[in-house]
Amino acid sequence: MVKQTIQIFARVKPTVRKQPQGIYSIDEDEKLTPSLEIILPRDLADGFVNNKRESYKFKFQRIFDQDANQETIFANIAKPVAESVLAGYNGTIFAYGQTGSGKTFTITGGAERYSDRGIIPRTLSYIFEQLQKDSSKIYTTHISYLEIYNECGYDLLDPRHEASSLEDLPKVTILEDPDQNIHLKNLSLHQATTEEEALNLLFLGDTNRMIAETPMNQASTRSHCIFTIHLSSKEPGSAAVRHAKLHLVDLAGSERVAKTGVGGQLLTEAKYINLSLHYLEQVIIALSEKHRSHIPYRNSMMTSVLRDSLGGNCMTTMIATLSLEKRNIDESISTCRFAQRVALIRNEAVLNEEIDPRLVIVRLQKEIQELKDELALATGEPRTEALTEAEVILLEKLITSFLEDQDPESRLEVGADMRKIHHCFHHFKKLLNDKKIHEQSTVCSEVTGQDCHEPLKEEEYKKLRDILQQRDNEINILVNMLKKEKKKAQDALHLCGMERKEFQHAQSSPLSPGEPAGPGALPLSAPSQVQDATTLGHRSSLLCRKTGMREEMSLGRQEAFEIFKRDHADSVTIDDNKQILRQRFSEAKALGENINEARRKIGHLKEELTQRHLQQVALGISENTAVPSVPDLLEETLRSQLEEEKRRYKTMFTRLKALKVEIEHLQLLMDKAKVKLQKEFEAWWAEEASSLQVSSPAGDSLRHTPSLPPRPQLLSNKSDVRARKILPSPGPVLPSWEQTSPRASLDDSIPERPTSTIPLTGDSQTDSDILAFIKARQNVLQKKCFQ
Ligand SMILES: Nc1ncnc2c1ncn2[C@@H]1O[C@H](COP(=O)(O)OP(=O)(O)OP(=O)(O)O)[C@@H](O)[C@H]1O
Repeated sequence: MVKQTIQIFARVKPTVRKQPQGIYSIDEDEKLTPSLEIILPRDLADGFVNNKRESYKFKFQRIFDQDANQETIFANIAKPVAESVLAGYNGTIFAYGQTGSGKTFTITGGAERYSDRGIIPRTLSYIFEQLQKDSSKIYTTHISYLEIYNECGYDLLDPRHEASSLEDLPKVTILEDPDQNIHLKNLSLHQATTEEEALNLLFLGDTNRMIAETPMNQASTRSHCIFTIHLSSKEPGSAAVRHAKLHLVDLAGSERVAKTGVGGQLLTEAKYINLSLHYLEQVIIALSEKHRSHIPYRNSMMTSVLRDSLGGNCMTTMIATLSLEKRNIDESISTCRFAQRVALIRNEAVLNEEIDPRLVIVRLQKEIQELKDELALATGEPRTEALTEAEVILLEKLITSFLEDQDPESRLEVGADMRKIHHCFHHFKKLLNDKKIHEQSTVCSEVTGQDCHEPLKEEEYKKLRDILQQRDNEINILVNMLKKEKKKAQDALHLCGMERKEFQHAQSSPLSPGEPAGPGALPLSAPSQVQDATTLGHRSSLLCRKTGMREEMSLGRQEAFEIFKRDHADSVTIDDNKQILRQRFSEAKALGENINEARRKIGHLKEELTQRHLQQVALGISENTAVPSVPDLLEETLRSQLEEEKRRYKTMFTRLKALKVEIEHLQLLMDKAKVKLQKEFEAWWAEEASSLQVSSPAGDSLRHTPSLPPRPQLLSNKSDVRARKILPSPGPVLPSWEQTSPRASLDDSIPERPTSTIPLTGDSQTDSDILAFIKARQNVLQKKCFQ
């Protein structure tokens, strides 16, 4: 607890005109408590003030003369209060003085200069700065802004302020709880997480105050305003929360009605203002008098709201604002007298710490439940609904810790809930049974030999062993299958992809390698190459599947296929397409390069333009001229070049896209043609093979020595497997089918050759292929000869 009297400070407002010398003096050194002496001019001493004293001396904690700036006021008055608020104590700063003496200027600040910011914005800034620095606590800040006008409270942060007149707004009313704590109904609390948010609220409140202001109702003069910062702090993990409030109060003008000489509405207001200030004075007098048991807080709204600040749990500071001009002397003396009484009030500030209400609620809920359970048990009406999952988990945890507790005196407290008691018994039973089974099995495993036969377990082991064996077999089968499939796929890809090799090569990159891909979805950029390659592999295997071609083609059959393909009518189309495809690929490649070049140029031009622009701006700044009115020719040239380059880029890009579509289409056509070709070949091959078998009985094929075409000549060296391929004839060369006129070459093309020239491999499948091919070729040539 901090016991402290209300701190009083005086601030003298600067005067416009040069003040006549000697109207007041400040003595800073008077035994460390400065005093303000107001010297009454002779004419005034005879008139208003009846005791005819010539000077009045008032003591203050500190007196700020006319030259004191806002920062000095904040640092000396508000900062210490803000610090105690951060520590968890309530604080109040209120400005008291006659109209125009500088209350609003001191509390809120002047509107003209940033340096004129008053206590509220500076305190907000300070508090939020401190909150940011302190990471040991979790802070929450709320703001409220109350206006008391004609004894009625209004919420200055009520959004309806803009649309409604003051009278139509809901009034803030005072509620008092049994502990005599004051609660304000209809006063909104707004959370502010940053200084900016809090300042916005201050601005909103001040604007609302101004909106309500009319020439007849100069709000700042005739109303009291209380800006409150509510600060809560909590250490992480702790249930204790500290609450502190800082009231920053701008009171209405304190001048007397008699002097103001007002009537009508203004008189009513003045009465109210005076009345509330009068009650404030009464409270202060009561508080300053010893042995006064009743303090009349309830007489006015303002004293009710500021109850804690005056003689309660708060560190309070008053600023007496003085306008020490000749005509204001009596009001200034009155303000100072008020301050002297205030200085006698002793406050007792305590840390406002409480347990988080949410935790209190949880505790109370638990207590209620326990009482309900007890009641149900006592009245014989136990609860029947099933325990929740969370309850069961909690209960089992309790049981575990109870069982693990070595203390024989320990108790298992589950409350008066029969459901929980039953659950405990079930759980114990289960644990006991589990233990028995475990002990049995341990004994069995310890006893060796045949004493303990468990047929069920033996069976289970056997079953498991079988399953294991089965799984092993399955794995082996699958591995073998995988190996086979892999080999097949590789071979198929190799064979079927042979034809594509050149396309793949051409397709590899229309953009030169290492070049960055074009912007957007460049049709032939790197990712699409990868995709194309995958598509190609997929297509190849598809091709093989569609033709039904044996994926493992013997060399002889390959040779036959090559010749068949060359002679096929569609080969021209395929060749043509191949040609076109090659052209398109090279066109795409060139386009890709050009696109990249255009991109580089665009980037370059943009750079140049920025540079040029910066140069121009720098030139403008150095010559202190606005942006030059004459257009910059170089900049314009660069701009038109950039536009041109962009157009070119776009055209090329569109063409590249179209090319991709065309290429894909051509590839599809070729695939189709190939499927057809291979199918026809397969049919022809099968036909030839069957006719061969008709002429040479089965099983005799290897010994069969048909008259065979001499060309192409085949190597007979069986030992050299790699040499087992068709080579051009070293002797008199047989022209290819298309080069040779059938008739002219008839004799040459089907000469009788000894069988020894046929290279047989020993593999029945391959050899039958070779023989079938030779026979087929012979037939074809013979047919051609007779045409
Ligand atoms: N210390 C100061 N330095 C400069 N200007 C000041 C100072 N104090 C007050 N003023 C100026 O004097 C004028 C009146 O001040 P202010 O409105 O703060 O008085 P007030 O006591 O709040 O009056 P009211 O009771 O009508 O609200 C304002 O224009 C304000 O800018």
